[in-house]
Amino acid sequence: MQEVIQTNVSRHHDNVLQVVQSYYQLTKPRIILLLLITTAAGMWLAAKGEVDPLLLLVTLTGGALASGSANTINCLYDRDIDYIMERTRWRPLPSGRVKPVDALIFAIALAIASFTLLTVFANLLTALLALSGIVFYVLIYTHWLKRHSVQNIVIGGAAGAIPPLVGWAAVTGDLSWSAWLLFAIIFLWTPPHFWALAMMIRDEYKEVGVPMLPVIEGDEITAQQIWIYSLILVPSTLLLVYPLHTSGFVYAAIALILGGIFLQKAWQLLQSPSERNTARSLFKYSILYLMLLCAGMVVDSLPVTQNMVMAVSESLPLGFL
Ligand code: HEM
Ligand SMILES: CC(C)=CCC/C(C)=C/CC/C(C)=C/COP(=O)(O)OP(=O)(O)O
Repeated sequence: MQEVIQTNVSRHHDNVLQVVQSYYQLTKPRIILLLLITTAAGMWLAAKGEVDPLLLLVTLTGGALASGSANTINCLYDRDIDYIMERTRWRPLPSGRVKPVDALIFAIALAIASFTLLTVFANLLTALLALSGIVFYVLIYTHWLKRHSVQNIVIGGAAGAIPPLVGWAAVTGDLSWSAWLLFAIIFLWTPPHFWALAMMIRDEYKEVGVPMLPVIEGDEITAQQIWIYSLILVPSTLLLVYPLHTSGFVYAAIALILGGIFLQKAWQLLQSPSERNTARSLFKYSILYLMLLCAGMVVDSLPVTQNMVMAVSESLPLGFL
């Protein structure tokens, strides 16, 4: 008897865990992590290296709730094609672990929680920006463009570029040129990030009729487009140093090195567009690139770094600069 009760309790435990896990997966948590890193970078730049820890916690939580809501609605909308594609078949909705109506309630709850948290503890602009991220991602990208335009992720990518604006607005209550430059950097980063992946899984998108660039135009044109966006992206990251003067030498050095590697990988892909491993390498690197670029912005903005740069520059004969 004792044993039966114990088995039932542990089975119940496993079930609860599985349900929690399924809802967690609906939010696409690994993507949220990078979105939050870009939000944090926006906060550090806006606060010139000294961020209020409580505001950081509130903003990242609000941002995570908003992105989780957007991703859940995307999973709900795309469940038909996700069921067909190998890569996405295991997701909670196509595999039947979560009911569509429950996913919708979950997404609405997340959006309301995000909006309330950000309005009360940050400001209205921050809350509205996060909400606009959800609306743009769901309506413009998922509903309007994803299945109908070959430019889907170029325009739709604007949603993924909103998180640093959220971070900036949380600190200052408004948006500046530097905030919009962060937006532009992620906007330009998205096509190489996504098209490199799309080149690897072109056949799956073709099967479900999603008009991704490699499906419609082929590998060569896609590699060319990736190269063009990369060529604009890397110099753009340096505008933060000049003329905006928001970041300094440390960031400039990091951005140059990271950008050099990005261009090298994009160049390799341009040379051999149908090489899957080259595309995979660029896709993986794109994620590391954005993480480290944001880390570079944060490190550069810290008072300790600024003091060190000042000390070094004073001890060097750099009067001509
Ligand atoms: C329209 C814009 C974008 C599209 C279409 C897109 C698409 C994708 C896809 C299809 C994957 C593979 C995910 C999977 O296997 O389930 C992926 C991975 C990823 N994306 Fe994007 N992405 C976009 C923008 C972004 C943005 C703005 C960020 C963050 C700043 C981001 C961060 C990531 C990360 C971190 C991964 C790896 C996730 C993992 O480890 O599984 N993406 N992206
Ligand atoms: C401020 C705020 C809330 C912003 C939200 C922006 C957001 C959630 C961006 C995510 C971008 C992304 C993961 C696209 C996946 O595309 P997909 O649906 O084509 O990928 P799939 O084929 O894997 O489903």
